[in-house]
Amino acid sequence: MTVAHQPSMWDIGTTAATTPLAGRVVRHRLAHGAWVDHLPGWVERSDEVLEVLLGDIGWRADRRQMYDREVAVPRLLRWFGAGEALPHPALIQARRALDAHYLPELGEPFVSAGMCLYRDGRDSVAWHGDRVGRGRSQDTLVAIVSFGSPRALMLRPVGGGASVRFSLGHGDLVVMGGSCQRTWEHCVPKTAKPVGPRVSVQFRPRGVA
Ligand SMILES: O=C(O)CCC(=O)C(=O)O
Ligand SMILES: [Fe+2]
Repeated sequence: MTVAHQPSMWDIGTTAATTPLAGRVVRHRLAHGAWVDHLPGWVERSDEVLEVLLGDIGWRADRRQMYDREVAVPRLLRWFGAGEALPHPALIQARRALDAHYLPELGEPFVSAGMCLYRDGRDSVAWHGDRVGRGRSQDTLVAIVSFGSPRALMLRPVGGGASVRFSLGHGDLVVMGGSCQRTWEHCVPKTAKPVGPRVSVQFRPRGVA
């Protein structure tokens, strides 16, 4: 006789899942109409998500022109366009939860998931705003879910001023909103600390990159 596996109470809470946003996510208002929402530990039991993301999901090394040389971009990239299946169900759940929470403000769904893999402390992203497309001229939202080793996300006003720092750890959520992509810049600086890999998943609406 074979005994079918019955779901038991021990199965509950064993897979990665987002936790509620409303009443928990904290909004930090920055100057010039920008804001950042922050919720540490938004995705629980994220280890399995990280494991999938660190696998063979089509990471590629990009190169870019720097003065007269072509150099490797210091991180690996994977872009999931609208309609492309995301590699872990928790990411689908995350996008759905972000849509439900931010729709009144954003007025449209998040459609793309850009991913960056920072292999160690030497990987980074330099100061920039997400200004390809509508982020250049319109307010928008970019939601980032972080997996793996904590790294700093720094923000500074365009044209100078004090910077702000958020620590992005395993399962943490940060949402940049308002005029953030136009009036502020952000970066993930290199660190000399011995850090393991970090994957960031950036959800953006149509036409923002
Ligand atoms: O890794 C992050 O959290 C930020 C990535 C980023 O700013 C970008 O890809 O535009
Ligand atoms: Fe960015």
